[in-house]
Amino acid sequence: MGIFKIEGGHQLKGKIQPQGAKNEALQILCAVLLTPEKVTIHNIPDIVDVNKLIDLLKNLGVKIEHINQGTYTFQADAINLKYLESEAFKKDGRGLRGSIMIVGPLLARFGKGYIPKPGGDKIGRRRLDTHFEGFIKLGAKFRYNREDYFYGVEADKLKGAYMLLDEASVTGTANIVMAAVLAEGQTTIYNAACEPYLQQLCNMLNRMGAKISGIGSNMLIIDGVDNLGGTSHTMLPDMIEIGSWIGLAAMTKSELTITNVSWDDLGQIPDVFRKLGITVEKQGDDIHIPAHKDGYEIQNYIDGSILTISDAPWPGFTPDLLSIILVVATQARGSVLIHQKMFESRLFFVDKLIDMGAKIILCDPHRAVVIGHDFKSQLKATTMTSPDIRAGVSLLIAALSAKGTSTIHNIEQIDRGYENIDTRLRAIGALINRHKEND
Ligand SMILES: CC(=O)N[C@H]1[C@@H](OP(=O)(O)OP(=O)(O)OC[C@H]2O[C@@H](n3ccc(=O)[nH]c3=O)[C@H](O)[C@@H]2O)O[C@H](CO)[C@@H](O)[C@@H]1O
Ligand SMILES: C=C(OP(=O)(O)O)C(=O)O
Repeated sequence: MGIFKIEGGHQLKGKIQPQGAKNEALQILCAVLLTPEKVTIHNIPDIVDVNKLIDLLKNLGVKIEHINQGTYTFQADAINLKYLESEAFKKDGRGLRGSIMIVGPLLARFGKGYIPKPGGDKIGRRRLDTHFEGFIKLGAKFRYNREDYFYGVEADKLKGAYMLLDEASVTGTANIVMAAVLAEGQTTIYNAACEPYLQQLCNMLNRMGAKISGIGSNMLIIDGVDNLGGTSHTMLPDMIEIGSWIGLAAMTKSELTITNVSWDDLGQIPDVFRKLGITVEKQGDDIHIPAHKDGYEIQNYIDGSILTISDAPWPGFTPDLLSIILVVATQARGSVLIHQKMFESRLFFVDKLIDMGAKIILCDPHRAVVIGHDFKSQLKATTMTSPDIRAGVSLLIAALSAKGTSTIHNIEQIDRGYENIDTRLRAIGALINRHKEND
């Protein structure tokens, strides 16, 4: 277990390049199971969750070559299905959320897909019904072992079908798409999630020979094909990291340039930060955040009512940035209601921010009102534990803006999703150091 020690209250300056997108990487890596041919993937982030999935693929028999930083080749031409029944798989599969997406490709190509209840952030109920209802619609037989939380689907040959998903689940849509591309006939997925992660996945599958239309919308139409071939793919920059760095710049009054952000794939993200009064400048494909010397002022609605920032499936605002928005609002001029609609345990970290001096009223598990300090009162350093990836980074941003030296425990949570975060932050002037728990 590791900790970060952070001396806050210093301005940062410089350029920061976002890593490849974590949630896209988890989908794309699972898709290599759909073909016996070689797939080359670039811009893979070097983060704990992705490395766990790469190890799991290796244990499944995928041949993996590390070409250079961020680039790997994968070849799934000799899959070891026995591994799926081993104790080792039960442990590896539980290690992250993204592992759930091996089920669709395995079911489509080998007629069976198994998974223990996957891990990931403990941020509320994270059910898997959408995934398995989709597979059942495609003709799979489903079984669930309640004793050890083990899911399984089997089918001789999947058959295309019409389905209306009960919710626009991100990993659920990816999983069903990866099953449907090799099913017989046509599949229609209505109420599909359409995050850039999914658009990237569908475009990659089409390059492999799949026939998917409606990409980017909530209705995907998939004409099944007999087999898929190799391809190469480059991950988009991580939009959640980009949002994190926008928040970091504003909260520490720093001038930062976030490079090569792929503006066209950021959806509402820049505008939501602008609603907090933050200047987000487009410079080519970079984002420039000037130093907010005079702070930033939250906008009201046209009728004068208080701003609400809430999450929604894409093209709505991603739930993964609400914790960052919340922490940045603690130093804004004005008030905002943060409404986390999707997850019921993602706002509890505000207790720590309140300890640090932030003015926040947690109304219920889903809603918090933040009354900004307008930098008239600095947050105070403290000792805290990172409960999940995004709350962890939000606490880290709070610590970088706070007076004094803070300690963050359980930084493995942050390492799940952010590549070499301490080294990269030091390069723009942050005073942050990694230690072992008992140092
Ligand atoms: C590995 C990965 O890609 N993880 C992301 C993925 O998780 P994941 O795919 O697990 O999340 P889902 O999209 O399935 O659902 C997330 C939560 O939102 C709820 N829900 C979902 C859709 C909906 O229309 N209404 C609704 O209330 C679900 O009940 C669930 O509690 O998507 C989440 C939602 O963007 C992100 O927070 C996670 O970072
Ligand atoms: C919730 C997240 O991740 P996971 O789904 O992997 O737990 C996240 O990336 O914010």
